[in-house]
Amino acid sequence: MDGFSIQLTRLLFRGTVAHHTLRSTHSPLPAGQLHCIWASAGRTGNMKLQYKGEKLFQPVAQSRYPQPKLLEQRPTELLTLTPWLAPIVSEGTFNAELLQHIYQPLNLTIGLTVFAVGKYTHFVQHFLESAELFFMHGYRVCYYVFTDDPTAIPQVPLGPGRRLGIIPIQRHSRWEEISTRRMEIISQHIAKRAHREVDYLFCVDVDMVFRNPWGPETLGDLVAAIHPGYYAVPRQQFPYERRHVSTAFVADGEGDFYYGGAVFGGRVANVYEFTRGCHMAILADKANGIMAAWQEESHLNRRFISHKPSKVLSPEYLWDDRKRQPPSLKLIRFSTLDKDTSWLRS
Ligand SMILES: CC(=O)N[C@H]1[C@@H](OP(=O)(O)OP(=O)(O)OC[C@H]2O[C@@H](n3ccc(=O)[nH]c3=O)[C@H](O)[C@@H]2O)O[C@H](CO)[C@H](O)[C@@H]1O
Ligand SMILES: [Mn+2]
Repeated sequence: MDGFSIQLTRLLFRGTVAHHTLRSTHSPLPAGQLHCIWASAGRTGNMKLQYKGEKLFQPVAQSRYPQPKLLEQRPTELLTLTPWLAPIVSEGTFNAELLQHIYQPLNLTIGLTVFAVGKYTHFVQHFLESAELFFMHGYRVCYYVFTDDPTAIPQVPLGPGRRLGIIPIQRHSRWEEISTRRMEIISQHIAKRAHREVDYLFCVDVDMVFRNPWGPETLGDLVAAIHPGYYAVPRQQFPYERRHVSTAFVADGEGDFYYGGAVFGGRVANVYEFTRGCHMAILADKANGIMAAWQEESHLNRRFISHKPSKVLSPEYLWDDRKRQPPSLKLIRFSTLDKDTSWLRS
């Protein structure tokens, strides 16, 4: 957590603080401890969940360096490593069979959060059916569906070791608010429940389908996905929040890749820190009457500049059906459906 968030947290959650130590029951969280701190003051009861020994921030936010270019090498070959040495995952960079041998014995549980509020409940069936076919096949999976209308969530038959939790949430009238509130809701859900149930957690949009296998090659401490609309453009053209008054502000010479808000994940403790940090920044903007250019996606992008992802997924993992598949992307695994946005958000 950065100094700013700490200050903000102190401001927001002054009051009685109880300390609890939880032991992770899941093997891959390294043999350490998760520390939970509940602060009960304020409107929103809040909980701090932190892996002891983690580095809280990377002091690179203000540095200047050349933009990494995904298509830097040859037009049909993607970059495979970021300048901070995080792998960029795409077809051909890994051996699926080998990874299966490595990860299967770990007996991992992977969580997947998805929001279906208002008309977006229409997407759930197709989403879950495709996830059953392709998402972490052969692993234990917990789906968490957040919705304002639990009765609208269809019963989709699930494979062995796969469970579905439906979590009722409030409906907000503006779609921007629904999308943005995900950071807060996910962080609270991790603190309350998911940190006990899963080892890794991915958070994705619901207006999408899985089309090809999404496996353990995607697992990492903190995982981001490159947005399908901006993988081949100079960073100056990334649609970052450019107003200084916003906590999501990004200067012209800053930024690595433009990441999509529709896919992020990692170890559950890291996703907690990440979503909570974004939520704090969103709250600060709200206090100043600001909604960032691309809502929580702007905050996600701001945070990934100072808290670099340890693994980057190529646009194979966040594609868009409205685009033609370029020769550089060999296998589309997860893609946005062509949807009637004005009807959905009305
Ligand atoms: C590909 C990609 O990176 N997409 C991002 C993009 O637009 P999108 O156009 O993909 O946003 P969207 O309409 O899919 O909304 C994001 C998600 O919020 C949920 N939802 C939204 C509205 C609603 O009424 N009910 C509901 O359930 C639902 O899970 C949906 O998938 O920008 C959004 C922020 O503005 C998010 O960052 C999306 O992740
Ligand atoms: Mn979407």
